[in-house]
Amino acid sequence: MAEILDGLKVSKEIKAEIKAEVEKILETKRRAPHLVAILVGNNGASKAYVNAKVKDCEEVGFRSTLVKFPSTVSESELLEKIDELNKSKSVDGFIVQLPLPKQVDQEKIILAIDPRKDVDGFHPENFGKMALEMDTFLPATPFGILTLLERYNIETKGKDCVIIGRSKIVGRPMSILMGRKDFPGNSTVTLTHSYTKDIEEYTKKADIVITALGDPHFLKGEMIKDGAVIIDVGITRVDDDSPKGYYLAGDVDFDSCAEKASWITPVPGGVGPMTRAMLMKNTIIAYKTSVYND
Ligand SMILES: Nc1nc(=O)c2c([nH]1)NC[C@@H]1CN(c3ccc(C(=O)N[C@@H](CCC(=O)O)C(=O)O)cc3)C=[N+]21
Repeated sequence: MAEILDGLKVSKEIKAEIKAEVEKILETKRRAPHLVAILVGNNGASKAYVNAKVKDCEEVGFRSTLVKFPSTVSESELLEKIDELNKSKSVDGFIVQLPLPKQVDQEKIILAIDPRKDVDGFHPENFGKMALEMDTFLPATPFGILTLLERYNIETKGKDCVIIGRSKIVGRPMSILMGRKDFPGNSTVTLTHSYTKDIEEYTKKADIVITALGDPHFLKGEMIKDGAVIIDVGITRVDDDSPKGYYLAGDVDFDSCAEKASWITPVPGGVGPMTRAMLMKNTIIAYKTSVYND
């Protein structure tokens, strides 16, 4: 029976550490770290995540600003706002919540963000630095997973790690990070995706499986090895008869996998809260490296 990798608990510890650091900073500096989130449109899940991020900022003592645009926003309006945030001496970091409406070129938006304020770690300059093991902002979800593995002392060195899903913000960076030379890395990584012939052939042999495909209950107990470490990044709203009208489903079939795994993340309460805690971490890093905070 697996033990739980309690992301909610660890995220609270990390936020408490950041809060203490902010209090210390404010003994000598005039202003607190400031994170800005840009939210486009009215998607329920996006709104919920961004509101949670604003709440996290309050908790750790950051200043936060939420900038909202209607889903009809033009690309140039967004680029103008990004330019303003890039130049602002009082903004340490900002994120543009994804996905964006189809009239907006996501790539153009990400390229416009000053890499020094790119606390999501999505800009190609930061992605490249990540791949080259240079100091930079790590994307929050992969950073959260690494931190969770680190805090639970899960050995990754020499392990076979299988990642399912090659998204730009989770699967692909995760595949690079798990193979890096620093801890927790040094795994032998296989990145599987929709064209992989037989995913089960890989997951059955893996010491660590990281699922990030967005397919509820995809990974079943019969697809994993005894003692495997299972990390579930998936979080899909599935309609049901509950008061909320939906429940949150991971990519992992929790009950059958928990019977065989050594460690497993729950959904909710696993990777999600860790993602948010690492955004706070990146923001304080941005603040500390900014020249505008004396
Ligand atoms: N520019 C950008 N940066 C992102 O980091 C980003 C994004 N766009 N677009 C969407 C995804 C998704 N994402 C999540 C963050 C926290 C939870 C989270 O806190 N989940 C809670 C449950 C939350 C709930 O109750 O709905 C949990 O798993 O326990 C989930 C998902 C960040 N993303």
